[in-house]
Amino acid sequence: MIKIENLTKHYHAAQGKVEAINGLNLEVDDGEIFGMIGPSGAGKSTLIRMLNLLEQPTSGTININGTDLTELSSQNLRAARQKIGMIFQHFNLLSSRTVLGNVAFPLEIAGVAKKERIAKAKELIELVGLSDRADHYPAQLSGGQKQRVGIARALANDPDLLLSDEATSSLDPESTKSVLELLAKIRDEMNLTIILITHEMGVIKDICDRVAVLEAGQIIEEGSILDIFARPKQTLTKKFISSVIDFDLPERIIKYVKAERPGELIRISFVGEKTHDPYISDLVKHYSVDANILYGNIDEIQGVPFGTLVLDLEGQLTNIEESINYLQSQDLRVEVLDNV
Ligand SMILES: Nc1ncnc2c1ncn2[C@@H]1O[C@H](COP(=O)(O)OP(=O)(O)OP(=O)(O)O)[C@@H](O)[C@H]1O
Repeated sequence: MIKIENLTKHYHAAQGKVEAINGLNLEVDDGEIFGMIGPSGAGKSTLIRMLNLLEQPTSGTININGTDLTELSSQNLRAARQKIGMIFQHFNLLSSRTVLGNVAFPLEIAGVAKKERIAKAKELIELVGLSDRADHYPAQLSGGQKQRVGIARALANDPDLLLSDEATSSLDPESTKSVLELLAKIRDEMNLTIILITHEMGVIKDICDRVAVLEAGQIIEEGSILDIFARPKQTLTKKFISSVIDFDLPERIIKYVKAERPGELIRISFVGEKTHDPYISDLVKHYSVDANILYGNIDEIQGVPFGTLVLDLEGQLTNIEESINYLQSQDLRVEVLDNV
């Protein structure tokens, strides 16, 4: 388990003090894929670089499997770092070495004998699907293939933790998808923990179990993917979500919300099995209201259906209120749309 407590990082730049990370607390479970998302300057790179002490914290602790990295001697820190792999946006491969040479490099540093390190590197190259490219140089590879080499290299010392610093940000959508699938496969097969930072909510939606939203060096919201997508609280979180799921109401609905009308307009958000529940017919049957569906969409998050529905409820005011209470009691997120 990874436990970060009261972590801060302040830089002293020419323009004055920069508070990049401000008293951040976080726990990540073993085997989790944990995403951190935030706008530019939120502190994502600073945070991930502190997780293997590439960047020294100003204060706070970083505890990995019971060891506080900030307390380690430089020799012990070197050993601890071998158990933390890292992949980068621009791959950071050695251009003068082949794929095999790049993947074997960390083993060479760790003092592993040549025969052994070649065998291990070949095994990893096969795992990332590049066996036919082992003798190629980075310049002969596509971006997606380079990142696969980066992943194989990061796994060379059998890490417990893999840090991903915007690893798919310079890849096209197809390569992004296949790299994310590879990361998910590695997590499943090797049971390692992955912490990734990104500014793309699509990445979070596709592979993360949990996510933290970072703003101005602090976590402003955190939770499981489904929870965050179904019940985002912060404006910034909603903004990120709307980049992958279209929550915007069509113009005709907005006009209708603003118009004089007899009933109440509500938007329901639902997740998972709730998509199958007959709650609309329940409304009509038990609360004597008419429910007209004006708009709806259903998406899927990691195989779980997720959607919203805009209903126009008409009937007596008390019946409408009771029906809204009923929907809320069904664990659905219900918003009354009197202002959009
Ligand atoms: N070496 C440094 N010296 C001074 N200030 C720094 C340094 N590195 C980062 N910062 C500042 O710390 C803050 C957080 O930067 P950081 O790069 O961690 O953000 P980020 O969320 O990764 O942004 P981006 O998505 O643009 O990479 C920013 O205000 C940045 O200017």
